[in-house]
Amino acid sequence: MTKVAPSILSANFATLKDEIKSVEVQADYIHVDVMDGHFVPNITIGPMIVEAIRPVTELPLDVHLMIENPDQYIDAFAEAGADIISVHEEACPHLHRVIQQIRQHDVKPGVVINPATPVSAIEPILQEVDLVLVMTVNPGFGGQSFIDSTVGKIEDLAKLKADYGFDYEIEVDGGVKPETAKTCVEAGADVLVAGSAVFKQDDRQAAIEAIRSSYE
Ligand SMILES: O=C(CO)[C@H](O)[C@H](O)COP(=O)(O)O
Ligand SMILES: [Fe+2]
Repeated sequence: MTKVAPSILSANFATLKDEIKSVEVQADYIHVDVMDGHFVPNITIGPMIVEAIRPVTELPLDVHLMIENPDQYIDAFAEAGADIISVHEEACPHLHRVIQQIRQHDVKPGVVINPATPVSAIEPILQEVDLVLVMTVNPGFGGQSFIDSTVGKIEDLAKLKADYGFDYEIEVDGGVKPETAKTCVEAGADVLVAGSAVFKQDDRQAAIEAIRSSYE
């Protein structure tokens, strides 16, 4: 069954615990967007917030690092309680080493590609990762429009997984809402990240239900 990972980027940070609780019953992961103001033009949260929300929920914390030099911060995010840590291919000249560093902490490693990065850039690492995150918007902000040209990469990753028996989940992130979720699922997505489509709605349960019912 396709998983849904609400992104707290669009939540109210003044009441973050309640925000997480409001999606807990229906969500599969809590998606945490970490931005440094360098790799992307926005600044969000660091390991202290991950540590603070760790006791709030038993759901896996799916930490999406949009930062330069992620190797310098992986230990801190792992110790803070991340269950999955994903790094951008574009930020990692030594991607294999960074993936190994994440796994050494018993944390699931993921690799992320921007809309302009081809699947071929990560093919050598596919057998090493537990998650491949396909950005369906340019990273940095919530509430952007889904970029249709990324869908072919979801299909390619699903085919590679089937052909070679790789073990990764395919996650999509950006502009996912009831109108776009079905396309992603049909292309082969296993995990749908949704920020504004969940946290900008008053009824969170209905919002997640609307995403799920668009493809079920
Ligand atoms: O990584 C991200 C942005 O860089 C977010 O996870 C993503 O944008 C979620 O927000 P929305 O669903 O509103 O597009
Ligand atoms: Fe994200």
